[in-house]
Amino acid sequence: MSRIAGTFSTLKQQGKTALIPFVTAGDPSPAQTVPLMHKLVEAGANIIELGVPFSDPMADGPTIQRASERALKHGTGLKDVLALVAEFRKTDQSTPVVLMGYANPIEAMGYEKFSQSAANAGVDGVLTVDYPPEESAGLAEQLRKHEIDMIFLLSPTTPDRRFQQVAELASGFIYYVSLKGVTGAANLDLQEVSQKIPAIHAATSLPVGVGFGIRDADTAKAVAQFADAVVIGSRIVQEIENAPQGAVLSNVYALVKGFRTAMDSK
Ligand SMILES: O=P(O)(O)OC[C@@H](O)[C@@H](O)c1c[nH]c2ccccc12
Repeated sequence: MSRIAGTFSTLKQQGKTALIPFVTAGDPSPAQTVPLMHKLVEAGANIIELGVPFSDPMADGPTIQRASERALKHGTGLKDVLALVAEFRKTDQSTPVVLMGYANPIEAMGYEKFSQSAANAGVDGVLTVDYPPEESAGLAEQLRKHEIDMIFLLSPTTPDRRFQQVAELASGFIYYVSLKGVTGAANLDLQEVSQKIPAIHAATSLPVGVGFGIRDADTAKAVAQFADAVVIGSRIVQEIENAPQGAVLSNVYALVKGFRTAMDSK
């Protein structure tokens, strides 16, 4: 069983919903990424979504764009991100890490080399924003060879007939993007989202995570009632950006712990 599947199965037994925080690798600096990842786990994260910094992140709002800029200023490239995952793995062998990135850096490295290096580093899943299922066969094949899960996004504009197509290629979990827009938006319609989830569950036995626009504990708690995972990005990245020097770890810990507590108080 993959580390991601194992995590979901354990949580299911415990009657808990997965908490998946997102941070950009190299933000605020590469040296702080691994300590931050451990802090997220300490605060109750079950899976870490780690962003590969990219200069033209079209799916990202201003907050995560700035995180990418900070990381790129430190020269954090795909190779460095993989090295950070390997570093994290030295002391955490159980928390799955999903890389979130754009196709360009992966193509520059090459599917085979990327998949091999990601597996060596201890990456569990890969989510690429700009690969629709039709264009992902090449990468999917390499990832499968290295037992890395390929995570796909479904969104409010995805027609239901596509659910099946995605379900056939996807593994690990399905990521339902809760709104039309970029990361960090604040107009998530809880009722609309909750009504979409049963159709996805009907198309796949994979767990379904929900992300985009979850910014406070009450919303996280509400989403946890109907989703298998809650993904929180911009709110955490904002905390990293605004924390006074020396307080990044403690502020992020308090924030994530707050989400965890709310989600567990069903
Ligand atoms: O930032 P938000 O609104 O909390 O949404 C999660 C999101 O940040 C994270 O999953 C993510 C960051 N960049 C992405 C690009 C595409 C899909 C998802 C992502």
